[in-house]
Parts: sequence; structure tokens; C-alpha cells
Amino acid sequence: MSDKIRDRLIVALDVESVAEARALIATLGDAVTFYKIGMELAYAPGGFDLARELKAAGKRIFLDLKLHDIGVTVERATRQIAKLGVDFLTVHAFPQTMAAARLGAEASGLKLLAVTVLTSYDDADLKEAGYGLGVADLVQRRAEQARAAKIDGLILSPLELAAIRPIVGPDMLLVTPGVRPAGADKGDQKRVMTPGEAIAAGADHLVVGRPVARAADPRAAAEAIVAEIASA
Ligand SMILES: O=C(O)c1cc(=O)[nH]c(=O)n1[C@@H]1O[C@H](COP(=O)(O)O)[C@@H](O)[C@H]1O
Repeated sequence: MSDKIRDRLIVALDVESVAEARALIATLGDAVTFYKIGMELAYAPGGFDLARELKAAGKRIFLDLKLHDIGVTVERATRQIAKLGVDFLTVHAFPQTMAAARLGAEASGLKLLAVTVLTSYDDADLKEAGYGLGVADLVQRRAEQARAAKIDGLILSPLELAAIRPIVGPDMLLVTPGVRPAGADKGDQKRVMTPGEAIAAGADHLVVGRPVARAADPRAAAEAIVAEIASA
């Protein structure tokens, strides 16, 4: 399978230590070309060094830190993260946050992804949090604001892909967690599709954690998802 197809699967290294991450990476070998390092691993001892090391070894790295703070802090934090040389960074899709991150990423190769509405949320969760919009409308509003802020891509669930692609155009990266192979446990994800469905609906990349990391045979699980991507 070509690396172009493999790159569309981003495996989330959602483990608590660099030692566990290394073991998983060794098991996955050349089946996986793109990794996500999220908060639980980044903040573990050696987490950021692992990001640099994997880049140097030729892997692509998505650093999922979901920044959200006052503008000046987000701008400076983004500038520091850009020095790591990773490929993607997440920020929450608030207009001030996105504008500040855009400034911080200036003149670097870092691509910014805006998190629209977390895939563990449904309409009732948004209502409980005080929002007046449901998921579909809030994702759409944030997609428009991300485009205006010249953000490189969006994190959204596969369910919103069909509505959002025409709004943001072909160049914005659409990256979807909330991906579950048929029959897999959903866990805390509320808005999900299978890998094949998400690719067919227009996802550029799929983010998959537990269905690979917690599988009895993680390499076989990753290869099955890559095959589903290739045939979608
Ligand atoms: O930004 C993310 O990557 C993210 C956004 C979102 O809305 N939902 C979501 O699940 N994620 C991440 O995607 C991964 C999904 O993991 P699994 O549910 O185990 O496949 C986790 O690392 C989450 O942190």
C-alpha cells in the first residue's frame, strides 16, 4: 500500500508513557506513517522528545494539544510548538484563539486544525453547556469562522463531512476522529462512522485510537483500516 494511502490513517498514541508508546510503534512498524500525540502522552515525561524523535525517523506527527486561552498566550504557545517541527497542531475553534494561533504559526510549516465540536458531544451536551446551537449548526458556524481565520483544517465528526466540504472548499483538511470499524465498541464517542464511510464522505485523514491501540493485534487492526481506506 502506498504511503499516500497510509498517511490518511492517523493512529492516536493514547497511552500513558513513552515506553508504552514505543512498544506500540514497534508493533505497528511500517503499517503506520502518521501518529497523533495527545495530552496524555505529550505531558508524560519525554512526550515532546518522542514527537521530535518520530519526526526525525520520518513519521508525520499531529500534536493534539487543543490550545484555548487569551490570544497572546495562544500566539506565543503556538510559536514555541512550531519549533518542534511537527505537522499538525489543534486549537479550539474560537475566533480569537484561531486568529492568535495563525499569527504564532506564521513562517513555519505547522498546519493548524480547529476543533469544531468534540465527537463525544451531541445536541443535549451542547445544550447542557449553555450553547443555543445544535451540533450541525455549531460545526457549520465554526467551519466558516475557521475559513475566515485562514486555518488549515478542521476536526469534526464524519457525520458533518457532507455538509461542511462545500462550505470550506477542497483545500481545507477535514480530519475526523469518531471512527469505528463495524462492530467496534464506541466508548465515549457519540458521532461515529466506519473508516470506509468516513473516507467516502470526504475525510482527508481519520484519527483512530482504541480500535488500534487496544486491539489484540494492533498491526492487523491498522492494516484492516488502511485496506478499508484504499477501497472506499
Ligand atoms: O482532536 C482530536 O483528535 C479529537 C477531537 C474530537 O472531537 N474527538 C476525539 O476523539 N479526538 C481525539 O481522537 C482520538 C479518538 O480516540 P478513539 O476514540 O480511541 O479512537 C482521541 O485521541 C481523542 O483525543
